[in-house]
Amino acid sequence: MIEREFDRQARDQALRLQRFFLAQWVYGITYVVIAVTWATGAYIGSLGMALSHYGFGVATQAVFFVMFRTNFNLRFKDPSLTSPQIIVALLLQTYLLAMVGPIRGIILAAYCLILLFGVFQLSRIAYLAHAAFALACYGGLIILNQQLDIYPQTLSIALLEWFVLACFMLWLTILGSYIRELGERLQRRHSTLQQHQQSLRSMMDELQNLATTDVLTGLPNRRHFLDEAQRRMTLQRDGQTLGLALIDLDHFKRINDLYGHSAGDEVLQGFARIARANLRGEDMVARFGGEEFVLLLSNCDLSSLQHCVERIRLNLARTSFPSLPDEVYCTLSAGLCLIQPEDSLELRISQADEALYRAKAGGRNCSQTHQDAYA
Ligand SMILES: Nc1nc2c(ncn2[C@@H]2O[C@H](COP(=O)(O)OP(=O)(O)OP(=O)(O)O)[C@@H](O)[C@H]2O)c(=O)[nH]1
Repeated sequence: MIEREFDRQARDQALRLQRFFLAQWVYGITYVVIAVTWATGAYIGSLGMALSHYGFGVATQAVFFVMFRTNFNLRFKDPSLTSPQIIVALLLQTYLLAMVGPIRGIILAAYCLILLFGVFQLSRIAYLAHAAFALACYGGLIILNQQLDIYPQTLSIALLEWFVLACFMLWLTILGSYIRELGERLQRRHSTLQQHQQSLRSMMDELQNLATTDVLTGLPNRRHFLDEAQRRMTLQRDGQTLGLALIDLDHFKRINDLYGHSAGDEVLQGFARIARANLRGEDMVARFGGEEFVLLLSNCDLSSLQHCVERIRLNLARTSFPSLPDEVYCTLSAGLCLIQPEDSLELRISQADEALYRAKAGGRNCSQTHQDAYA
């Protein structure tokens, strides 16, 4: 669990770094633009100012890089540091705009490019706040330019540029909302699909359970027993034997007739409980049908099989059931035999059945072993 969480965190960090490197491409292109504007004389500042763009750019990005590499970013509410990265980029962009007088209009579009990075990460309100911040930056620059006369500008043109920028931002906001809604819809669909998958899986489990379990006693049913016995026989090694016991509750019809069907049910459940309590984890008890049960003991010789069945017989004979009068006890009869690897399961079951018949005929409340089991 912790490992999975660790993997997820590493994956998220890798994704954040990837996004960071993508942003570095924008910085790289900006550096080229600065060099070209300087070389062509469009840059109105000094060489030192031109170089300061590179200085600020590299320094701020180095800080972000170190934060991502040292996992320092994980201490923040938004570990992607989307907002600080966008704000730094907007400020650097405004500084650049202040210095590229004649081509300011073209470079203005970079505000939108920067804000694109927040489309998926920021909430609608936060996104609008960042767009407003960008407009405020450029508005501030217009006012500053007007006051200090850094570069000759026609106020009406500057305001028109600001207005066009605001329109682009609005368009970007609408696009951002649309993309975000698409993402959310996709996410919702994905989680609905996951829920469907989960309920389908649990329905399949339930179906599997229903198909293999007897509802009344919670024991495996006849079909499951036969499959499981067959499977265990294929795993049997030479010389190993499985113990098979067919068990039938004595005069069970009388219990039903005298004390009611629910009393009979209680006895069946009681037998299941006793049998389970007297078996090892690797042994199996199943309801074979009606008041008939079957035991399959792993790696077991005749004497262990007889002892085990005897233990269960005595336990049942001593158990009093709330639905039955105090002096009424239930007994069982059993037919036993051993299964060897090459045996036919069907034949062994019929031999156990034949031994069970003898136990019933011999007075009940006892077990008989098929003579082949002694061979
Ligand atoms: N309460 C209850 N009775 C069941 C259930 N399944 C089968 N029975 C009853 O078990 C009884 C089995 O009766 P019989 O086959 O005549 O056997 P018996 O009365 O145990 O007699 P012997 O086997 O000869 O000792 C029938 O009355 C069935 O109705 C069940 O799930 N619940």
